[in-house]
Amino acid sequence: MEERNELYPVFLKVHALQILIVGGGNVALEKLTFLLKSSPNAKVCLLAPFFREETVAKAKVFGLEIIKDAYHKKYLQGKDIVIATTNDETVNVQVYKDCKEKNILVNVADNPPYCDFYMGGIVTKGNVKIAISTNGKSPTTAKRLRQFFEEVIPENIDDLVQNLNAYRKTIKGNFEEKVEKLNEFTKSLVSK
Ligand SMILES: C[C@@]1(CC(=O)O)C2=NC(=C\c3[nH]c(c(CCC(=O)O)c3CC(=O)O)Cc3[nH]c(c(CC(=O)O)c3CCC(=O)O)/C=C3\N/C(=C\2)[C@@H](CCC(=O)O)[C@]3(C)CC(=O)O)/[C@H]1CCC(=O)O
Ligand SMILES: NC(=O)c1ccc[n+]([C@@H]2O[C@H](COP(=O)([O-])OP(=O)(O)OC[C@H]3O[C@@H](n4cnc5c(N)ncnc54)[C@H](O)[C@@H]3O)[C@@H](O)[C@H]2O)c1
Repeated sequence: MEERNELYPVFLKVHALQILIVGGGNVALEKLTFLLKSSPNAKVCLLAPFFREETVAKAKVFGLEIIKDAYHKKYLQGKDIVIATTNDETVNVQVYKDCKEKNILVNVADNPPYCDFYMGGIVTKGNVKIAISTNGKSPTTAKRLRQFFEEVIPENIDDLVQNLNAYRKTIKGNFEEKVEKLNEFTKSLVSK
């Protein structure tokens, strides 16, 4: 049978969730950079004995908490989501196990068997957001698709959203009538 992506995408309100990134090297910076690009108000805490200067600078700009210490499970207290990126495999696996015990969603970066969820390629245009997953099979494809959609989706796609949002408020009638009008109004967007 042909393989099929069975992951379920959700759009998290990360400004209202507590995220912990364990590790402060290249991988931590990459994950943090894409997280903040999509969600500049994400609440992120960074934990590692050593950080790259670039990471510390970014944390300052975004007002993030930095803890200079080795991982200990006490740091999971109050966290909703954890991303482990250290260069010590046993530490990453320990983070994974501790999170599972506490029902915290965990991602060991670049290590699919130790991920409850994958980070995706993300395109944001105003209120519109597209998240891309290759089922963990090819991050490079996710990146190229992200670049492709960033290019081809017009910046003013948000006008459509805004206009329809305004139109929606002017439509009288019950739910079914509203849905029908909105569908009628936008039909030409998908008809060939
Ligand atoms: C999308 C993106 C989001 C982000 O990072 O936020 C992301 N990886 C990105 C880039 C990227 N990462 C790597 C390369 C080098 C090429 C390569 O090695 O393949 C490139 C490309 C590049 O840098 O050009 C290395 C790598 N990554 C993973 C493995 C392990 C493996 O595949 O088994 C290895 C090998 C490590 C090793 O060699 O040991 C695994 C994962 N990376 C994922 C996400 C998840 C699956 C997403 C999906 O379903 O497609 C998953 C499963 C878990 C996770 O980390 O969440 C971001 C692009 C952002 C953008 O540009 O928009
Ligand atoms: N750099 C890449 O693009 C890349 C690609 C594929 C795989 N990897 C692998 O991913 C891992 C991380 O790579 P990197 O380039 O970010 O490494 P790095 O050396 O730049 O950073 C490692 C970070 O982990 C921290 N750390 C170590 N022990 C810790 C502990 N006990 N608690 C908390 N933090 C701890 C260090 O302080 C440092 O901040 C490595 O195993 C590497 O082989 C890296």
